[in-house]
Amino acid sequence: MNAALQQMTDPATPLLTVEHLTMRFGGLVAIDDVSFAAAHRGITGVIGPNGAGKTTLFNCITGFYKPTVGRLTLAAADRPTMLLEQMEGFRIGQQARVARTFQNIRLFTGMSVLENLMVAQHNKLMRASGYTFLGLFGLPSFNRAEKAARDLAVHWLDRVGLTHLADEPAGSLPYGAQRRLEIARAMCTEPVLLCLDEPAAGLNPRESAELNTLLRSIRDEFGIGILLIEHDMSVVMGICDHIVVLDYGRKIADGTPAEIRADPAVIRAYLGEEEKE
Ligand SMILES: Nc1ncnc2c1ncn2[C@@H]1O[C@H](COP(=O)(O)OP(=O)(O)OP(=O)(O)O)[C@@H](O)[C@H]1O
Repeated sequence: MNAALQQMTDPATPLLTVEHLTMRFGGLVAIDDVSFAAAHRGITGVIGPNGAGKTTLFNCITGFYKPTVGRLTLAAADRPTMLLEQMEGFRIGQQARVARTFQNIRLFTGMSVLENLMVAQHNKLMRASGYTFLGLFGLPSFNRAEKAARDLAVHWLDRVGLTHLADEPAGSLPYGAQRRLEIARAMCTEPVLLCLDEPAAGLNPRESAELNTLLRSIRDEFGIGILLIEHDMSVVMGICDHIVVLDYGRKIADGTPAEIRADPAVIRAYLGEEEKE
């Protein structure tokens, strides 16, 4: 991690603080007064049975939904604290630098693997062009930015083991490779918070183990926070530093993997309660 950034990161201040978050759809309360914190340089897992509200939580954090109630504070090291619930969705990506992947992979399937990583850096390149047509061709700042963007894309292709497929259409990649490409694309936006919605879905055990290694290395090298929705418990228990459990929109537990494993409310939510005679 960049030394200046490391110095500015106060581990005592959470990267993301969720306070009293509530999201209603008409009469349905999908998220009900949920509060928790996600650390800098930490992997926070969000788990819970189907329909518990995990994706809705992500949609609130990443600006797809405006929360009905609640505060979402992002305290990244190198910028003023931001209140995500007050920001427009596209600014949460651009300014707050919160990146996400989706439960259903959303790549540009007709573009090459490398192009997917270049497109992710479009905003940075447009800034360097001065938002002018001529700037795209003439400005030295644009040429430098374009080279940096390509270098970053090449770096991430290598990190996720896709260099040999750089020119292939993204849609032709095997499923596990598409999942890795999505993570690489999110990392090309240089996020401070990376939100991953079921990154291990559809992966075989070997690919899941590789995913664990990749995510740990991202946390350790870049010092960013990772928020992870996942049903695969080998991934959740294997890499999360901290786990938040939702059930019917409410937080029922919050702790280390060992604490969560032993929590009676979590066991009840997953296994159900025995019928009383
Ligand atoms: N846009 C919406 N309009 C109405 N109801 C919604 C909307 N989005 C989600 N819901 C409802 O909110 C509840 C929580 O859904 P959500 O998708 O967040 O759960 P989840 O924990 O991510 O589930 P899964 O593990 O199955 O993906 C569900 O009852 C769902 O039907």
